[in-house]
Amino acid sequence: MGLFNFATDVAIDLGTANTLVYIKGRGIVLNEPSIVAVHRSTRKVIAIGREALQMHERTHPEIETIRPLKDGVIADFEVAEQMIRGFIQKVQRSWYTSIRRMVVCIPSGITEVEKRAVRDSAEHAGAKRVYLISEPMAAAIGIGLNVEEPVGNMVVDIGGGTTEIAVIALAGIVVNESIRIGGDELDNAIIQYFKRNHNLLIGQRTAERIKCEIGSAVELDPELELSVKGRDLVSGIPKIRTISSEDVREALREPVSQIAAAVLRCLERTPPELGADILERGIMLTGGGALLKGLDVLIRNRVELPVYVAEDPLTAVARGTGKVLEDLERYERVLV
Ligand SMILES: Nc1ncnc2c1ncn2[C@@H]1O[C@H](COP(=O)(O)OP(=O)(O)OP(=O)(O)O)[C@@H](O)[C@H]1O
Repeated sequence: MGLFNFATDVAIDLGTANTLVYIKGRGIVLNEPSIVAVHRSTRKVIAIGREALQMHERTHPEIETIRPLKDGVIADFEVAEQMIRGFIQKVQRSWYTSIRRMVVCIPSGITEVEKRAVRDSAEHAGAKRVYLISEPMAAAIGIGLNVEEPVGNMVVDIGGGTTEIAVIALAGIVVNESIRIGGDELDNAIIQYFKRNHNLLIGQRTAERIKCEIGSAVELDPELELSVKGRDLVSGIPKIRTISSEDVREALREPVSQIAAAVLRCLERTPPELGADILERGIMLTGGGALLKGLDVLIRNRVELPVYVAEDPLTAVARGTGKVLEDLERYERVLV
């Protein structure tokens, strides 16, 4: 950056769970939860990202925490804009830097109205030009697939709000499936299961921790245990309970099976030549959900094709969006 050039180019992976910011020439400079804490009566922003997450669920009468994205799309425009602006301010080297170009990724299944909302939010947050790229395309580029080849690649991106499945060839998405089931849904399934079967009420963050630490899609050897704090629904008081990975797997069975079914549906709609490529190359899993233990094994058993978990699945989309930002001319064809 020259001394008199204060314009930067930015790429954003605006996710339901996490937002990552990439700055041209610097790489990923921010990775924080997509959450904002506001003052209940004045609506003034008190904290964003990690700091706001600390306040989440620790109910305070004057503070409200908001996750502005739901199911991969913007649910609260005003808060989403403030979050984008706040994150960018955090990583800018000086307050007078302006944003020239911004690449933002979006779920492949979103409507025109939802696309418009992302564009508007990015513009209001200060971007002069906004480019959109679909998440599975960004993920594919991020994990190093050559998306321009005349060869089929299948990417399954399991995020917080959505699972996006796409077959990519010749810089385009040939077939895609997008379901509004992702990590959040798995957390909810855990909460419901323990409420129904064990009279135990657990919070959202505890459910997520259970999923990440002992959650699985297939049998584990050895099976795991975790002690968690929750409220006993019979006595009404807080309790510490030890829960098993078998129970958690049972809780996750339904949503996990829906993810596998969506992969199968996408394969069924894939043209035969591209299907043959996928048979050879396998299916790549990315997004935080790809880290669920044994999910690759479960999908492999269901579809009878090789399935791999991408390296560093939580940053794949941001890395891909960043690569596109670094070379917008080359990647023009992959933009929405
Ligand atoms: N080890 C793990 N096991 C299972 N799930 C995990 C693990 N680590 C992270 N996750 C889940 O991954 C999800 C976040 O993934 P990611 O950051 O890719 O989503 P996102 O991009 O914010 O969401 P979306 O793409 O839907 O907008 C969360 O639901 C989180 O709980």
